[in-house]
Amino acid sequence: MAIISRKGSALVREIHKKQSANKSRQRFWELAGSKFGEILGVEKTFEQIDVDTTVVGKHGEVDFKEDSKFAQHLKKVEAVSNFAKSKTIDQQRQYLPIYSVRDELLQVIRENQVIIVVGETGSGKTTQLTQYLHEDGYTANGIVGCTQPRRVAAMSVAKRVSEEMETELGDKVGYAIRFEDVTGPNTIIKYMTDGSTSVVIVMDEAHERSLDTDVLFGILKKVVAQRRDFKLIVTSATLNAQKFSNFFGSVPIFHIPGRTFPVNFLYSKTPCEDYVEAAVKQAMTVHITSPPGDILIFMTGQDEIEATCYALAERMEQLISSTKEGVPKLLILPIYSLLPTDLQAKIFQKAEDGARKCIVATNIAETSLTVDGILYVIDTGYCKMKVYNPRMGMDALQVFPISRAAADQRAGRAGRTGPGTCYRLYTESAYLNEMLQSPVPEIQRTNLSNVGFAAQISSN
Ligand SMILES: Nc1ncnc2c1ncn2[C@@H]1O[C@H](COP(=O)(O)OP(=O)(O)OP(=O)(O)O)[C@@H](O)[C@H]1O
Repeated sequence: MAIISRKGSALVREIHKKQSANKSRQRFWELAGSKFGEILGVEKTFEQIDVDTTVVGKHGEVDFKEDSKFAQHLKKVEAVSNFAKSKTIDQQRQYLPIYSVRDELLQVIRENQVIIVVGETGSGKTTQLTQYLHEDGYTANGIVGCTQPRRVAAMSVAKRVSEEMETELGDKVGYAIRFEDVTGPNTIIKYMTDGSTSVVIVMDEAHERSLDTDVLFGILKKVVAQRRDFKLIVTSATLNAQKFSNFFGSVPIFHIPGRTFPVNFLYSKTPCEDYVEAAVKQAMTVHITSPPGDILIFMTGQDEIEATCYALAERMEQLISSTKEGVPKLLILPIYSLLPTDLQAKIFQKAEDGARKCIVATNIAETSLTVDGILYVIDTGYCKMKVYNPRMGMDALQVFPISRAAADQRAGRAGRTGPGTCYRLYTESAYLNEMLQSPVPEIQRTNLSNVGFAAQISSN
């Protein structure tokens, strides 16, 4: 995979210069911030319009390898998303791949104390498993807990499940994250980023192998040995499930067949020089030329996200002033872990009719999240990872190519509520030959003194 130059993105540098010219980052946000979270553009349908190509490029900047089935696929997009929209919540639940194996899965869980569940992204592991366990009677004896690697995932999944169970969030279904506990005396299903006392724990997204997940693996192995009444279900989107199974003593692996909606892949023919610039151009191209559907762009961190949002807003303004016919409306929304929770939650709000949302995210949006309406994912192929630097004696964040599993997760965000398209700003050969199937787990590359998981789980 292309190594990014030490200088990084020219676009990010250009935006930084503008920030310095505005004296401070705060001033920059006062100026730029008003453009985010507001609809840019004027009344205009999503028909192709005559656009100044110096602003968006003809097909973005990237020369994509076209999928021959693309036109056919786009027809399907429309047909199936309308189909999905017309379904009730119960019908949507029954449409998920996990539903077809519900009884079989519950049977295996009844017969085993620990099982590994493997299924494609979007198959229903996070939202359905906990409800099936409740329906099978486990909540009569205590809480069904589901661990999540990220706060935003715990919150949004709990919200979705509370809607599916027709209960207020915080009543039967709740979540607990650091400094915030939205549960009550009636809570029977709890999504959380910390451990707690439960009768069943679903360890979700185990393939991420975060430091906390790996430590929790060790703790739960002891709990399993001590408490016969306790059940552990480990879910993973990838096939490295055998490792997890071996760790717990060759426990069964249950496969959920199929995926919800197809995703169409478009790969760059050559590696991108500046993926930030390429992503901005691609997002503008999708906005101007593609049928309705929201866009999700993956960047490595806050700096790149700010630059991307700023550049998108600037290009929208240029377009608006240079195009007489009007420009379709765009709502630009950043999301990264340091963004306050109320601003993070904005990505889930529906944009007004006729407006397209463009979410610019770190890998915070890579797993568990379903943002209804995302049909286009733009994957830059990079992420920031924490690595221990022995010379400095501390952890540092560095930019690395993502793993193949992460690329699949990113693409999966486009096929959740209808068939989608994933623009990969890297080559197909990089995906097949250079991206690692499973990257080095965090436990092997960071300082272990930072483990923050609540250990109370081990004492019960
Ligand atoms: N907030 C939501 N709005 C609309 N549909 C949703 C929402 N949350 C979940 N869904 C539907 O439920 C499906 C299953 O989501 P779920 O999170 O359970 O899948 P998963 O197998 O855990 O995937 P992943 O491993 O990617 O988290 C989604 O693909 C989507 O169709």
